[in-house]
Parts: sequence; C-alpha cells; structure tokens
Amino acid sequence: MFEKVALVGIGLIGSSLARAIRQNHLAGHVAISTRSPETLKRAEQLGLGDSYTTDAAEAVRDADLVIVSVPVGASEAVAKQIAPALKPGAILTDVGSTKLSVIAQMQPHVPAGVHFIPGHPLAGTEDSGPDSGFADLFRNRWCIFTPLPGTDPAALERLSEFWRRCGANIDTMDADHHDRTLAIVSHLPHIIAYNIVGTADDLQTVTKQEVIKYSASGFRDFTRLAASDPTMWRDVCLHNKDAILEMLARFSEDLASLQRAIRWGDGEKLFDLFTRTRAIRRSIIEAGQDIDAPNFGRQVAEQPAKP
Ligand SMILES: NC(=O)C1=CN([C@@H]2O[C@H](COP(=O)(O)OP(=O)(O)OC[C@H]3O[C@@H](n4cnc5c(N)ncnc54)[C@H](O)[C@@H]3O)[C@@H](O)[C@H]2O)C=CC1
Ligand SMILES: O=C(O)C(=O)Cc1ccc(O)cc1
Repeated sequence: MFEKVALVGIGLIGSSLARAIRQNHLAGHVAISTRSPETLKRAEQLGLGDSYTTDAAEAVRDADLVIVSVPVGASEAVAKQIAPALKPGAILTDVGSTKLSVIAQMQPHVPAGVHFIPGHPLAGTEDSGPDSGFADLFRNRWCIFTPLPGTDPAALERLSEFWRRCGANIDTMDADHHDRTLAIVSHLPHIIAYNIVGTADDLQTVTKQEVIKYSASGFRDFTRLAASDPTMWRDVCLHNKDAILEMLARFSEDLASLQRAIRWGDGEKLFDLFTRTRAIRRSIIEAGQDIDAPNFGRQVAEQPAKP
C-alpha cells in the first residue's frame, strides 16, 4: 500500500502496527524511530522494521505514511522534530487516546501539502513496550478518525484502507465528540480502576496479602486496568482534562445517589439501576461488541459497507 511507512514510537501500539504491516504486506520499507536507544535496540532485536534510528526526522524522510504512537503529552515535541523532514503529499497520523489536545499540539507544525489525519484505534491492553504488541491487536476493533476541515477525502480513504487491512473497522467523528465519548467509555473506567486499587492498597485493616489472596474477579478486573502504563494514563488525564472532569462530576453525583439508596435501604432504587445496567451489557453482547466472546465482531463484519 505504501512504499515507506515511518513509525515514531514503538511501544504496544507502534509495534503492533509494525507486526500488522509485515503480516499484511502493507509497506515496502518500515522505518522505526523511538526516543530511547534501549527500546530501539529491542525493536531491532525483534526484527520489527527495516531501519532503526533515534532521530525521528531521519525516519520520516521520504515516508508516504507517518504514524506517531507516543504518549499524547509528547505529541508536540515529536511534531516539531519531524515537521521539516515530512515529504509533501505524505499522510501524517497518530493513535493517541485523546484528540483535541493532539490536534492542538501537532497541527501548527504540519507543513502545507502534508495530510494530517488524527486517529485512534480503540484497541489495547494493559501492557506497554515493543515486546507487548501483536499483529491481530486491531482485528475487528474500531479505529476512529477525527478529520480536520478541508481534509483530502482521497488521503482519508487511503488511510482508512490501511487500517482496514490491519483488521480494523473505521468510523469518523469530530474531535470534541471523540474526547467526550472516550472520557466515559475508556478514561473514566481506568481512573475508577486506579482509584479503587489505590484505596484497597491504602487500607490498614486489610493487609496487602489479603487483597491479593482474596481478590474476587470483580477486583481482579480493576487490577488489570490499574496495571496500565502510568505515563500514558497521566498524559490522558492531563490532556482530556475538561471532558474527564465533566464525566467525573456526573459520576460522583450518581455515586452519591447510590450511596444514599444503600444508606436508606432503598432496594427498589438499587434493583432498578442494576436492571438498567444489566441491559447495557446484553446490548453490547447482541451488537457483537463483546471482545471476550467467540463471535466477537461478527455483526460488525457483516454490516454492509457504508456508501
Ligand atoms: N495502550 C493502549 O491500550 C492504547 C494506547 N493508545 C495510545 O497510543 C499511544 C502509544 O501508547 P502505547 O503504545 O501503549 O505506549 P508504550 O508506552 O507502549 O509506547 C510508547 C512509545 O513512545 C516512545 N516515546 C515516548 N516519548 C517519546 C518522545 N518524546 N519521542 C519519541 N518517542 C517517545 C516510547 O519510547 C515508546 O516507544 C498513546 O498516545 C496512547 O494514548 C491508543 C489505543 C490503545
Ligand atoms: O486494556 C483495555 O481494556 C483498554 O481499554 C485498552 C485501551 C486503552 C486506551 C485506549 O485509548 C484504547 C484502548
């Protein structure tokens, strides 16, 4: 699909892309760049690309597609570094979990003639680094683009086709809507997980050994999310601040209401809420969006292509 693809950042997402590109024969040459020499060396040992450098500008030179896969707080530094070396006509995209901030950080540095199309694959795990990636990470998962006004439709289609060949389903929306939606479906769950695991860790009456020994599956699910990369999630919190604070305010209000129902023995209220939320889980399963189910993605894949 592309003669040369440059991957800036080679952690979970960058290395999964490298593996998907190789598996699906999507590029003639994959140039890999990352800030730390140790990570770069590991990427080379794993054979993830064709060339390796700690100089991001060198990696992106002559590339037709540049994918930035670094913590969102590093977006501006990377954009500044690569901007002078970007080839006219190249597609520049990213995978960051927040979009308004990434756009604000990168867009001012993008030279005219380069197609900047912000993106976000809704696929990941709690692991990080080049060893943790795998080629099928994006299979049947959504990849959302938040194109800027005036985006070249041909460049958007080319990038969409690249992600489709990596296994993803494509959606587009504006960046503000993306950030508010992801705040509730992804960012808040992680923040709640960090908080509950932190609270359990702080408890003086229950020892750490007991927390580990008796952790029922509900708590274990939280510990998985709370094991996610600290740098990445610090940056998500700092760079989607407004939407996260808005959702946290609503969450706290609803939690206070739940607290009151428990205090006053309002069983009806508890039962009604738990019935409503159970239906959400069923809808996810019926829509083929339950990633743990054997039929995951079937309904999505069977949907007719958008005209
Ligand atoms: N981990 C996940 O589940 C998902 C992460 N994302 C987004 O993808 C991006 C990358 O995340 P991961 O691959 O999980 O992180 P990671 O921690 O596995 O990898 C990050 C990479 O960026 C490099 N890096 C850090 N600062 C840099 C800088 N200033 N210049 C150049 N390289 C730098 C690191 O050396 C590493 O290669 C983040 O923006 C994150 O929000 C998106 C979807 C899922
Ligand atoms: O590991 C999980 O459960 C995730 O939710 C992965 C994830 C993390 C961040 C994203 O922006 C998208 C997906």
